Amino acid sequence: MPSRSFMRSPAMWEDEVAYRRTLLRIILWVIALLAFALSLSNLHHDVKTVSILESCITLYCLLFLLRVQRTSHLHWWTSGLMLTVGGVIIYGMYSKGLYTDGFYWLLLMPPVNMLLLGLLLGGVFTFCFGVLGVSVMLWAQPALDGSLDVALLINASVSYLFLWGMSHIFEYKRVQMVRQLREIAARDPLTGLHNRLHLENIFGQIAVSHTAANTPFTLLLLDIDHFKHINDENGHEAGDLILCQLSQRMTVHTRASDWLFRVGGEEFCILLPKTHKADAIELAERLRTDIEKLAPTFHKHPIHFTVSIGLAQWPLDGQDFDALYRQADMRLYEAKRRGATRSLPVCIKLK
Ligand SMILES: Nc1nc2c(ncn2[C@@H]2O[C@H](COP(=O)(O)OP(=O)(O)OP(=O)(O)O)[C@@H](O)[C@H]2O)c(=O)[nH]1
Repeated sequence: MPSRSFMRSPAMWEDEVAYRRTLLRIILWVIALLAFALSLSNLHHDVKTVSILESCITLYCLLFLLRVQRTSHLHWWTSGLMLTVGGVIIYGMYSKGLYTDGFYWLLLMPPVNMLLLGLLLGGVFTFCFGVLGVSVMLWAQPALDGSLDVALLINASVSYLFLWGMSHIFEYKRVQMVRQLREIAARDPLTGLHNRLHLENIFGQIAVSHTAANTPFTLLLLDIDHFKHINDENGHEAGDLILCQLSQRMTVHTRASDWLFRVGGEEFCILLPKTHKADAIELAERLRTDIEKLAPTFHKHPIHFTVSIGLAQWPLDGQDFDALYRQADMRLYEAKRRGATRSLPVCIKLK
């Protein structure tokens, strides 16, 4: 169920995939060029098996590059690539063609896995290749008077663990920072409600889920009446207090699954999932009368304020965001106009 706390929106998920896709393309080009250069070098030095393997990696990367731009299963493709590259490195170490050099290449696993696959899957891959790498290194270790090279084992493990730790922290912090930035970008700092930027995004999600379920939802627009007057009479701070009080009352009167937005100076929007117009009108009326009774005090001086509300039901009043918003906006201004002509500041236009 959607909640008022910031949730991962499709746009955000898209960005994450786009980020990993770009990284993957860069890495693929680097691997392809490196593998090609190494393959030539190994061929020159007559290390034919490794050279053939490296040529295969080059070809694999080039084919992969063709696919990576379009695939919707990036995780699977990336996992396949990491398994292939890691497998080749481990094989190189095992066959002693890349005995110690292989471990240097294996050190690329923690950062690349974290960047491309994230903390969980990247962590699993890093762990598996780390254990495999150290085991193969010990297994394939050249005989040293029959004794184990403990220093080699410690150096390899510590450097691998160190890189893993650093990469983990980097990825963890990156994900946290992206979340925080998106949270800040999606929220109005004064009221804590979502802002206009987030509205269309959420509207898109709700429209998709309601199309699938074939249920309507309703959009409400609220505007504080004569807010400029309130500001002029009582000061900007009093105006801010009114904005916060209204947001708080909106929160009280709505469900956890409803979405609240501050879309402009004194304009607010509520998205009511799975709600018919009749129920939305009841809610609007409850909210309006509650607000009418409010009188927040500023410097011991009570301030009365009222709101006008316009609403529109999806898909009856509009099938896309612009159409529905326009309809609710027209009703809001009709409500304002009627309120003014009846010398009442508030009126909900009911269809
Ligand atoms: N205190 C405060 N005032 C704001 C904020 N954002 C916008 N405003 C003020 O809100 C007022 C909006 O004025 P108008 O657009 O004329 O709206 P109104 O006075 O409510 O008139 P009607 O909507 O026709 O009832 C302006 O004076 C803005 O300065 C804010 O964050 N805090």
